[in-house]
Amino acid sequence: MTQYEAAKKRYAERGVDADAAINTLKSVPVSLHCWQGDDVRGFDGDPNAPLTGGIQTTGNYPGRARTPEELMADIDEVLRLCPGTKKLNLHASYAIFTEENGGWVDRDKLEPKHFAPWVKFCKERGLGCDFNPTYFSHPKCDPLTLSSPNPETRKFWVEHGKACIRISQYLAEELGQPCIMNIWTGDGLKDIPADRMTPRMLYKESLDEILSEPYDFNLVKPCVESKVFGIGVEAYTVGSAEFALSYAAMNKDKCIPLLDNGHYHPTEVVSDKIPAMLTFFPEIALHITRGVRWDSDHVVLFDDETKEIAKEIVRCGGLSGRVKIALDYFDASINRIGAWVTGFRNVQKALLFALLQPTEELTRLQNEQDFTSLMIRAEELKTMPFGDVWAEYCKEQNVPADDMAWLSEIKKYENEVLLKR
Ligand SMILES: C[C@H](O)[C@H](O)[C@@H](O)C(=O)CO
Ligand SMILES: [Mn+2]
Repeated sequence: MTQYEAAKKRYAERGVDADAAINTLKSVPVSLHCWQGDDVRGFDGDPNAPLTGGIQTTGNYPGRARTPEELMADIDEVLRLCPGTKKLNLHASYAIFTEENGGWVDRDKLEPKHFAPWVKFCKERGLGCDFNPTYFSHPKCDPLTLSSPNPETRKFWVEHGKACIRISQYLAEELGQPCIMNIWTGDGLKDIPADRMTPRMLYKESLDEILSEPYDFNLVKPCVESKVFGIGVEAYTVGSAEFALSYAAMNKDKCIPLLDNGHYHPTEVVSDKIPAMLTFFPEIALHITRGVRWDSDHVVLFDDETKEIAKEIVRCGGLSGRVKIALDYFDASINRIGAWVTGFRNVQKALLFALLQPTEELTRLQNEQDFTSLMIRAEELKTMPFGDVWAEYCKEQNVPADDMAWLSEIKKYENEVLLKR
């Protein structure tokens, strides 16, 4: 009997079908964020300018991707080492300007043609593509964008949002998969505001204008992502949790809420928010990250909250497409490909772990108020031979199961490619 067969038998004894878990996981799309490869710098401005808008990368590990070609090569390396169905997640700042497409344009003038090379890249690899307008690291952040008191600033950023809707529609049509288009702005203030309401009214008005751009809601899924605070904007965030949730609730036919688990007070957990939100919203979107004390965007680990998030996605029927899963972290202090792959594989692990739970049985125990059995059964699952099922999944997906194996591959890539940049 192979190790997998033995593991499968043990899971079967607890009412869990390991083959079925593997089969389900294979087709769940998880969106891979392009911005881990270049420290969120993009290609549309000064690559050495500091990141602004309340987010921050720290570290200076060698090998950052500096061109579309380098970023694509690095993404290929990541795709090769990760199991599962992947989508690419692009920011507008990753537009590719060439002589043939007319060269550089500002963000309000972006067009689908500026993303044609990415469409080619995705088509060749069978990937879908998600998209994000980029409301940070730009001279027209005054520092506010969609909530600025300056009508010209707002107009510029509204036009950017509309351009991104058109690009998202193009990506979805070209790639034959819905495009999740996430709107996040870091708009906020460092110190106590005199007026907390007007910027929110303006942000609402700007969102209404952006979403008045025609699109097919089956193909383009605009999201609104909230945040609690950012660096330099500690006292007030315009797009707070209540703001984003209310906006999405009032516009259910046009957009969906996005929860980033780095964007809440440290004792709040997104795992508990998932069932609450799915009670009301047909669809929600997630940014899976790891905050250390704040929204530090550390690499996702196979830790308790990642497992709880995955359990809630699975238990609440989120894998039917109701929960759109994306990653959002960026670490510049370690090998960036190692960071990317670790986080992606850990989300896959967490989903597989969740699919290997005897959910019906545990729910029965809860409903019968047999909380002793519920606790003991749930604890036992933690030491089941999960690693053998994970290894089988990786084998079927043709990627290394053993972390040591892919670690040596990325070290080789580091020596041969990254250190030569
Ligand atoms: C680059 C992303 O859009 C960004 O990380 C955003 O999603 C966020 O979470 C900001 O804190
Ligand atoms: Mn996010």
